[in-house]
Amino acid sequence: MQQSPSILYASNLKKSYGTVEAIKGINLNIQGSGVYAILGQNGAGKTSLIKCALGLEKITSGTLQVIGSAPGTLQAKRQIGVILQDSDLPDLLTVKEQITLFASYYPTPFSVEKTIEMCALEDFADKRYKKLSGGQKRRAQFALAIVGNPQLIFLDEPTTGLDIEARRNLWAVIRDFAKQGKTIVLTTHYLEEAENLADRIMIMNSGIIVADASPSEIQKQSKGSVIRCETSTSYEVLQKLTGVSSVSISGRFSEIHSTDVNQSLSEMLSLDPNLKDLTVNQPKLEDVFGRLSQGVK
Ligand SMILES: Nc1ncnc2c1ncn2[C@@H]1O[C@H](COP(=O)(O)OP(=O)(O)OP(=O)(O)O)[C@@H](O)[C@H]1O
Repeated sequence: MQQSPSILYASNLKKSYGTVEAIKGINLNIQGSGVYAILGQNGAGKTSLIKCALGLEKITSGTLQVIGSAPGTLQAKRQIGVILQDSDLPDLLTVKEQITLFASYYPTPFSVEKTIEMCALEDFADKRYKKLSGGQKRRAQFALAIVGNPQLIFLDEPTTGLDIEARRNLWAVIRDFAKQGKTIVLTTHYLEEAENLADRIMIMNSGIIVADASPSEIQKQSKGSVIRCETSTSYEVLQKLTGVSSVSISGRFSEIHSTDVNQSLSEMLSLDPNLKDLTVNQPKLEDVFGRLSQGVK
């Protein structure tokens, strides 16, 4: 069977700024349409990856290709739309004027009217950019990212600072665009965003991809259970029990991740027969993210 061509391909990709190693050798192959989320905490290397893919930063070593072309070439640029975190747009132009201007950069753009309709901008298309709310600005930026009818869109933290309604509105527009056969690569700090939007989630930590799977696979990867209770047994002792892979203390509760819940619990009960408020649950994706981004696999 013929494989679909790579939209974003990286092999042993490294990027350093002086002595700071932002990306420490990642391998990545994004093929076909859909929404791909790169999830990670501050400084994980997400923006560096996007800037390298756009040709705004030079890679230090390894290979990086965007739709089969080197980053930053005209061929690549024509097939890419982008929202960066620090998008600086002319304040005095209206939304419609900005869309018209951006459309002129691309060989086969959507019409301005279609773009306004796809992004539901009708109510403020004739307003100057500086008069828009934060949520409206993000939607206008998204319109600028898609007006060129690109195959690939990079969205760097597209919903940071938006309230939940504005965030959900933008998610709906992003989903619709992916359904048209486009590829969207977005970075986010929000697990909920990745869970709601993405077909595939890549978790980045300290310049490395520590997990790469569908939201449900990431959940499956987290074997075992989370035991939560109030106990007098110390953190140090809990850590050493059979099956325990991590322990955290939250207020009066200890949270113990165990891959052998029966054995861990039996040891906990013999150490502290009075432990109370016990619950045992499957780990949430959030727990998995926390553990993986601390390097615990
Ligand atoms: N222009 C630069 N010069 C020097 N160091 C940089 C530069 N850009 C990023 N870094 C460093 O590279 C590392 C990765 O930063 P990057 O912005 O890629 O992370 P991020 O995952 O996007 O973080 P955030 O979620 O905060 O945006 C950090 O240690 C950061 O300080």
